[in-house]
Amino acid sequence: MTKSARVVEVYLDTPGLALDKPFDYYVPAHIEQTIAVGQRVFVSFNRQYKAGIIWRVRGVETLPDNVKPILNQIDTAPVLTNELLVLATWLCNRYACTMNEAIGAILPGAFRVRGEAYLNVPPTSNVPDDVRATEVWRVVEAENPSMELLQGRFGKRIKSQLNAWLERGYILEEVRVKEEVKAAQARFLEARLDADALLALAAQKERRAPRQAALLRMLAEQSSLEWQTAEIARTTVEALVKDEAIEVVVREKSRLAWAAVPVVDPPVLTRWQAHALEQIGLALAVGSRQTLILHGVTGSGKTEVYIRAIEQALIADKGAIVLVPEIALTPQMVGRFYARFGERIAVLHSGLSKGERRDEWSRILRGEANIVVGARSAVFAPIHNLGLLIVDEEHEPSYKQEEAPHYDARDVAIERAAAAQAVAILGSATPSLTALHLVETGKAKIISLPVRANGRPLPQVEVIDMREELKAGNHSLFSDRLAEEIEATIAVKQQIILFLNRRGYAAAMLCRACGERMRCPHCDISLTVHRTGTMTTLVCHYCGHHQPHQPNCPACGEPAMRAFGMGTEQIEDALRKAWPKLRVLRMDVDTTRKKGSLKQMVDAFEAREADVLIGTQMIAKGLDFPHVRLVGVIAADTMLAVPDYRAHERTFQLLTQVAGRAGRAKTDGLTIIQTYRPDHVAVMAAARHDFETFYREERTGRALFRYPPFCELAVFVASHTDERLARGAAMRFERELRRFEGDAELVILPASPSGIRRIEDKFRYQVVLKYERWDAVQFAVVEAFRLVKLRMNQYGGACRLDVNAQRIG
Ligand SMILES: Nc1ncnc2c1ncn2[C@@H]1O[C@H](COP(=O)(O)OP(=O)(O)OP(=O)(O)O)[C@@H](O)[C@H]1O
Ligand SMILES: [Zn+2]
Ligand SMILES: [Zn+2]
Repeated sequence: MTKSARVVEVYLDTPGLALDKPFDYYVPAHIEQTIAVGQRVFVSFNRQYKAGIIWRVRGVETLPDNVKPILNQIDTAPVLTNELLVLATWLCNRYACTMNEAIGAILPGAFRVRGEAYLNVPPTSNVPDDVRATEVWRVVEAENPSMELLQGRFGKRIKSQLNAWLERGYILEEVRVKEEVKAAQARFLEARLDADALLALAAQKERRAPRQAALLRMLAEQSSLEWQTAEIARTTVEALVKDEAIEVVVREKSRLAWAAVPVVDPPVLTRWQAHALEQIGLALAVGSRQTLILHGVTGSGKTEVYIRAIEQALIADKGAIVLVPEIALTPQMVGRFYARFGERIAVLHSGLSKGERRDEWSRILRGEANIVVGARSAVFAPIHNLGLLIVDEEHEPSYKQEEAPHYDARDVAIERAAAAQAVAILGSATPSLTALHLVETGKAKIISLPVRANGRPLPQVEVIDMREELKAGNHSLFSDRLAEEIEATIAVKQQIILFLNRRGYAAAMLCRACGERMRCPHCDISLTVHRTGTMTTLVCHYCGHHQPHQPNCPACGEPAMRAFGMGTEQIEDALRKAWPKLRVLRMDVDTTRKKGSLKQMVDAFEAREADVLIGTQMIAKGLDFPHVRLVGVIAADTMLAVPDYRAHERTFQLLTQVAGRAGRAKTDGLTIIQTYRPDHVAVMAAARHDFETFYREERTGRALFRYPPFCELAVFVASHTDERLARGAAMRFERELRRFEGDAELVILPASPSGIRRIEDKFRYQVVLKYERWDAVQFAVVEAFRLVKLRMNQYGGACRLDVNAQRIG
């Protein structure tokens, strides 16, 4: 068969390196008019039905014989915009991922569907009587069943018979979506007359039909409203439809509904805020490749700056994306945006159901929402005509995705802004060294908000040397000063935040007699101690393994097991014992697992239903509680001890951020940092709000030992249950790259066990690469990676490559 036709290139929704390329299919005549790039379609591949995305459409003179047709369209309108398709290509290059991984990161899961074949009988066909007489035929004719259903009823072997029937044209198959999350729909009442005409008609009807008149007046105000049949009677609607004053329209609507937030008057900007906005306004006006770092101290009113900047973008008919850490997506932050922009806001975060995400995404695609507030993946929201991309709390590690594609939402934001001629703003009270490096190298401009918006001072910070406490005989978790201030704060009816960056009751269970440490049987890591009531459990934070605690040591038999290294549960325990009347909330991974629990806790603390909030790093992100007077850092040292080149930066940031939760409204704030290393620069600088000193010192160290931002890291990890295979793969990767060392300024650290050598019974070996520019080494690295990965997959192991890695191991 040859004829001129249109061919589409389709990326299949299937993992695997071998399928990481587009495949050709031709477009059957009946859908030629509606086919477009960015739509999903079903095709057949290796005798299976696969969903895929149309990547390109091209015309061909003659159609090669082996090209198969598109089986069915899933969408009539594209789900991916052109801009996002370009961004997907960029992701593949920047993070060495497959197109399938890139699209998987961009498109919400609800849009990923499986196809299923349904069978039916064509209107006319020459079917022999013996076929017609079979039970299978009768089922096909009566039920239009799926292939799967028939196999369930008649056994797997029925398939070959059905295939024969298909081939002879006795029956037809049609591929449809299996288990689709459908768009939610609702009925809307829409005006067909202009407001004046509606009001005139309402006046006429006032006496005879007051309900109709009321509805007309409502529609004069908002021209369209959702029809709640409980409130507006069918007869009322029918009468007005007959008058041709209104119509009933079925449209998609979002399942997600935010409670109405009272509209607040915008505050008068401070001098600094006004200046920052001027700078942003200039950048927006120029509208090309602009990155701004907004360095504003805690409580300086960055959110207000974002809101006004978005208003400016909207005036220019442009949309905006605001990324915030997951925790900040509570009604606090979203509420502030919602109060100003109402329904033009779409929200995207992991707490939404699949359907809700789908609805929000569709609202953005349709242009109903042109402002998106969301977590990391919202950086891919399909906003048309993007003007502004804001990354709040830019220093947060959660902007980097740990799974493939290992993208960094900050990089994506900058890239997307550049491509869309938009402005990227990275905001933080403690900008990352990476962000400041952009400023130093001329790639970004910095804007400062050096004072709090309400004129309050930054909290006073005291550092308590816990070694002195011990010497003085205080063995409690709270220093005398902290205990004193807890009481003083309660006395003035203010609130307290206690911060410790370790969840659970204790970090480890050790035997005091022989030194035995309780370890996970599947991972090379200590088991964490958890306690509920009097029950003590040992839990692995990596694989979830848990076992009851035994008082006797499994090695020496002595009843000498003891918990070491306190966690948040222990703080809660000690606090309740010391001050039984205090109302305490604990916020960490363990208490916020249930959907909505995080939001509940933030709300409860904001409503002053608790006196103390104990928490991990979760609580140090952009929360604004006006009544917190005291912040206590139980141990700054837990963060310094982490074996990571970013440990000091992270400590400084967390201390500064958590200290910044104190004294945000009327009363002066106080922060007490307990530590065994009071002279550490990260602790001292945070205590003095001395960003410059910390930055200067940390920068010097990074430059000296050549760590980011003075180079970039890529981490290759091979994992397998057989340690030799994992080590072998890492060594092979290293060997492959040694050839390129030197000519591309590539530094290769030798293959070695990862920070945790074994997780879930899989051994992990890594190779760390250092280089200046990814594009200079990309080709060699990706070639080596694909080669080793393909081999490793054959052996049942896995390989990953984290480009621009934020952590080693
Ligand atoms: N111009 C202003 N005048 C008075 N109050 C303001 C002004 N701008 C913002 N605020 C208030 O100041 C408080 C702090 O603002 P916001 O939460 O935006 O700070 P932030 O810079 O994001 O701080 P953090 O980095 O600590 O999260 C909020 O309660 C906000 O309502
Ligand atoms: Zn022992
Ligand atoms: Zn484990």
